Amino acid sequence: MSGLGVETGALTKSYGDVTALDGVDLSLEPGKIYGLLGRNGSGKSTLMSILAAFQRPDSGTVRVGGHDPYENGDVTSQIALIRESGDIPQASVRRVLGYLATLRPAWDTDYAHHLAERFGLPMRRHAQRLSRGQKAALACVIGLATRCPLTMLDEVTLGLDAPARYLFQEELLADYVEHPRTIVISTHHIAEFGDLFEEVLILDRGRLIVHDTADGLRERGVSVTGPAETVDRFAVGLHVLGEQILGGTKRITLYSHPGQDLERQARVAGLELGSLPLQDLFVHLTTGKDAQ
Ligand SMILES: Nc1ncnc2c1ncn2[C@@H]1O[C@H](COP(=O)(O)OP(=O)(O)OP(=O)(O)O)[C@@H](O)[C@H]1O
Repeated sequence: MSGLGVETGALTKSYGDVTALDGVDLSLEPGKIYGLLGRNGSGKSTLMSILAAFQRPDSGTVRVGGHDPYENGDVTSQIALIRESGDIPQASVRRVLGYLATLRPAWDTDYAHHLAERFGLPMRRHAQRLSRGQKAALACVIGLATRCPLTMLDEVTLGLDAPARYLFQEELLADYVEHPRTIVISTHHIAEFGDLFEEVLILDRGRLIVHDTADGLRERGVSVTGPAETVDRFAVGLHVLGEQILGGTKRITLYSHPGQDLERQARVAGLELGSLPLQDLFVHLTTGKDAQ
C-alpha cells in the first residue's frame, strides 16, 4: 500500500458566522508528503478533521481513496489524524500503545517501542501526566507507528524541543522511504520542516491559495545580493518583497523571476541570485497585498 489519494470539491464549512472553509478543491496524489500551511484560523484543522471524517462539511464532496470517508469504517480505518491537542486515551504510555495496536491494522509495535525509547518516553507514566513535550512526542510516536495509508499530523511538533523535532523529521523520512504513504503535515515551523514537503498547500481564510511542488514554490521568488547601489539600479521597476542591508551590501527579495535577460544582466553586474526560503514566500503570500 503506497497511500491513499484525496479529492475534495467545493468544500465548505462554517461555524455560525465564521467561514472556516470556503470552496476548497483539493487533489492529493497517493504516496507523497504534503505540507499544509496557513496562518492561525485559516482552516487547516477543519480541513483535516473533515478528511478524517471527524465531521461533515456543510457542502461539497470528499473522497479518500475514491470513497466518501464519512461513517465508512473501511476507509476511516486507513486514516489517522493525530492532533497536538490530544485524543490520547487515559492510560499509561505502554497501555496506550498496546490499545492502538488493536485498533490500527498496520500498527508496528516494535517500531512504536523503538520510537518511544528514542523520544525518552516513560512507558509506565499515565499519558495525562506527561509534560507538554512528552505528550507531543507520544502523538508523534502514534502518528508514525500507525502507518496509515493517509496519515495527517496536525501541529504535532508544537511542544517538542529542538532535538526532538530533528528526531521526528529523521524518523519520519526514514520510515516514509520504507513504507510510503500519504502524509499531510500542518505546522507553523515552516523553516524547519520545509525540506520534508514534496508539495505545499496554503490555506488563507478558508481558501486554498497555493498547491504547488515545494521546489516550484521556492522558484516563485528570487533573492538578489550585492553592492547596495548596484542592487538598487537592478531593482527599478521590479516587484520587491523585502530588503536587508548589511554594511554596503544589500539583499532584496523579488516575487517572481525577473526573466532570463535580467538574470543575465544581474550576473554580469556581479549580483548574486538565490532562491527564497519557503517561509518568506509563505509570509508574503498570506500577509502581503498579493494574498488572494
Ligand atoms: N468548533 C468550532 N466552533 C466555532 N468556530 C470554530 C470551531 N472550530 C474552528 N472554528 C473557527 O474556524 C476557523 C478555522 O479554524 P481552524 O482550527 O480550522 O484553523 P487552523 O488553520 O487550524 O488554525 P491554527 O493554525 O490556529 O490551529 C477559525 O476562525 C476558528 O475560530
